[in-house]
Amino acid sequence: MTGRILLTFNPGSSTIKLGLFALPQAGPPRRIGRGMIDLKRAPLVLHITEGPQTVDIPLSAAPAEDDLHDVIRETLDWLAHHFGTAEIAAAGHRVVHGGDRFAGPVRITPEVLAAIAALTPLAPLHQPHSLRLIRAIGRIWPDRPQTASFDTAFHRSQSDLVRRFALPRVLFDEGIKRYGFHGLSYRSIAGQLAARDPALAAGRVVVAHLGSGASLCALEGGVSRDTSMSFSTLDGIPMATRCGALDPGVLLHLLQRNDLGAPEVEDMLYHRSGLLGVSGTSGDSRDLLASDRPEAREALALFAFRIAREIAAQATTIGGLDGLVFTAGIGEHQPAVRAAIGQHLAWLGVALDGTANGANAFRIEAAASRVAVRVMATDEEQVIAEEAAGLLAA
Ligand SMILES: Nc1ncnc2c1ncn2[C@@H]1O[C@H](COP(=O)(O)OP(=O)(O)O)[C@@H](O)[C@H]1O
Ligand SMILES: CC(=O)OP(=O)(O)O
Ligand SMILES: [Mg+2]
Repeated sequence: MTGRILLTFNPGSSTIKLGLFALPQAGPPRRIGRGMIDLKRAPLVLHITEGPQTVDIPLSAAPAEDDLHDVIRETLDWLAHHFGTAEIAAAGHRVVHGGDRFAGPVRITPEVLAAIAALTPLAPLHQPHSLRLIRAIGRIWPDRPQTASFDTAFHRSQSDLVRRFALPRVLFDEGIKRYGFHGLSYRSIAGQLAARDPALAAGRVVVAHLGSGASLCALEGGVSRDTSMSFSTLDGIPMATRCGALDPGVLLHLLQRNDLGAPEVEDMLYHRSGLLGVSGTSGDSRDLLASDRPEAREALALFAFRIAREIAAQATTIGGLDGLVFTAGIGEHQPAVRAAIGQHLAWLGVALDGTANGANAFRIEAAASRVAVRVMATDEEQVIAEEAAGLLAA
């Protein structure tokens, strides 16, 4: 490897988050900057943050329906010009679904790319973005290595008992089972917790990743034993626009109605449900917390209740609860949501310190709490960078 900089790509449903990492001769990759492109806003802007400085670079390209080539070409051109072309060594990608095939990160080859593409029906919101990015970069920089880090890989430690649906056995063998997502985030939290609080990290911990997508994970000694998302990114707790767990009878009913086809039902469950669906106004927790409309309050109350109920379920898998960690946009920045969840879990011995919670402090449990409660910043890009650096060094 000749260059010094690694780019990471974390494609969300409407944004591309970029990470810029220096690759030192020894030791882990070190973040030197971050970037973000909001694909829903026109005209496109590449926001780059380096230390205290943020620059906005207007992009002239527009994202075509299924081709990000021009947007990525302009972005890479700017980065190469800014950092020096030879310095950018490789690209590491978050890929949401690795199915049964990928138990850890891999270098991308044509064969790996085909295997990732074959999993698209299982993650229709996320997988296509990764494929578009990988293909665009491959065309622009055919000689630079690219790697893939999978959300599902972290959950491969779960038992078949946890992964099985109560469906005919043949479906499990065909791959209809619980996979789980947000694995890079949970790996990031497990690693950080082991460094900051090793005694707690060795115990039974439920992590609440509450972003636009949201899920919970039960960790035992930092190893994933259960998680609330399962076969698809719809399962588990309600999210910004996704419904969370739903009686499959509702789905059958909707599909059998004459006015809705499968694409309309899919759009409803992924894009028009969750906080947005219940509030009728917004899927963004900031908007709902600022609103005094009863529907906004109801949406937030349902969100907190369903999370608390699922935390208790996750604790059952690991036989108790020593710690609860909140992370991602809402988990890191919304004290009111954490307080509401904590209240539902008082029977389990969860008690928050109002001042610490209000300050988004690391340690937010009250002195009398039987459960440690922590707020931690997840860093999926750091995990991508470390996994990529490991593959490049091999
Ligand atoms: N600084 C912040 N203060 C308050 N809420 C925030 C903040 N950042 C993000 N959020 C909330 O987090 C949610 C988005 O989470 P985030 O992790 O940024 O999403 P994504 O899954 O797109 O990465 C939104 O509901 C938003 O209101
Ligand atoms: C898996 C998933 O839902 O990811 P995100 O939260 O980034 O949408
Ligand atoms: Mg996210």
